[in-house]
Amino acid sequence: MTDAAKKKVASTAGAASAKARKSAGKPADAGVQTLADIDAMLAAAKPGSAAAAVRQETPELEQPARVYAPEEQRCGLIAIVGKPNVGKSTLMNALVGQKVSITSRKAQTTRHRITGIRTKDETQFVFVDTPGFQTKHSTALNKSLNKTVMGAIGDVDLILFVVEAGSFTLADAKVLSLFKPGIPTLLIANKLDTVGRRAEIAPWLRDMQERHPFAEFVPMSAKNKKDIERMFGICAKYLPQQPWFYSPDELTDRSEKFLASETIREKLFRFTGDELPYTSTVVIDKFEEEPSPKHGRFMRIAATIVVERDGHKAMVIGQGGERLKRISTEARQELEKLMGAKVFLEIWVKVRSGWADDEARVKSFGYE
Ligand SMILES: Nc1nc2c(ncn2[C@@H]2O[C@H](COP(=O)(O)OP(=O)(O)OP(=O)(O)O)[C@@H](O)[C@H]2O)c(=O)[nH]1
Repeated sequence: MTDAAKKKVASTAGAASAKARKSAGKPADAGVQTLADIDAMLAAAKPGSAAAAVRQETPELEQPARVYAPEEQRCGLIAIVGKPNVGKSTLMNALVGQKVSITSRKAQTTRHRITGIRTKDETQFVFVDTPGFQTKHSTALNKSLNKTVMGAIGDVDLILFVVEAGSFTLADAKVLSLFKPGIPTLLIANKLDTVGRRAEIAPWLRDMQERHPFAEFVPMSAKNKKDIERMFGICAKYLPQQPWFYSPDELTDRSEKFLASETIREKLFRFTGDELPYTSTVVIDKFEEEPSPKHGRFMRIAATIVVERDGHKAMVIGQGGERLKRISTEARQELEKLMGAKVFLEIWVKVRSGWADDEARVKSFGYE
């Protein structure tokens, strides 16, 4: 797909999908899954259960590829929305089958609207991962993150509202209050593997049913392969019949340069843990492909990690540069796999105090 065509899709896809949704009406088999279904699912999802063991051992059957004519195709936009750290990016990467959105234990890792694409049989699922909705601070960065969330849920065919199974906080309620009526919304009760007592989930689900007219409840774990497979069947029926927006082998609409900065940011957060404030970012200064008969593909990348204080800079660099070296090595290895190239990566650390409060700077670092 050309860039111009992609832009066209971006501006018309939402409207087209909404129109198709209206004409298609409510999916025939939509509706709340019964609590008996949920009980069965919970039983099967329990770690160490017989069903869970079988699912690990059953090999996936290879399906011969079939070509679908445009009139047979189904395609739509699915927003993945929720408060920070509930597992939205983990879910999206699992659905896409490859990492297109970074994850970490640190809340507020995702900063941009990221599209992940998966084409399965006649259906193309276009997932939109969003930053966790910020309720605490009103910096320019947080305002920009929230704008991204609002943009993403404006005109989609389906919303996956992700919460942690068994929990519903004020921050979850704030996200839920943003949803426009009319867009089918599924309650994704994620991290089910961390719920020890299944009996606690049923009353919680009943309570959730009263909070919002969810189209379905999906208790699951984004880390469980079988739960992920089940998601495609659940989501497909909400997507309109219309030709695919992307070619079937495309996984994301984001550029390699963007993925490079996100990969470095992920390693930065992984290796600094809670010590480093989340207002640290990565800017790519150079992203060049050079001819290399030896390596096939050779990429030269230079990046700057931007932090707010001298103390943070020292923290990122670590004793004798040890930490920056680890960040750099891990990022390089992952990028080499992702791009199928030999990568030369150079990372610098700079202090720019107050950037997250400065709207112009937030924009200049690539936020909307
Ligand atoms: N046990 C368990 N952990 C999970 C599951 N899904 C996600 N996690 C973990 O939860 C943490 C947060 O996951 P992310 O995918 O980064 O969460 P997010 O909602 O995208 O976070 P933000 O970017 O802050 O909005 C990570 O440590 C994940 O490994 C799950 O199903 N089970």
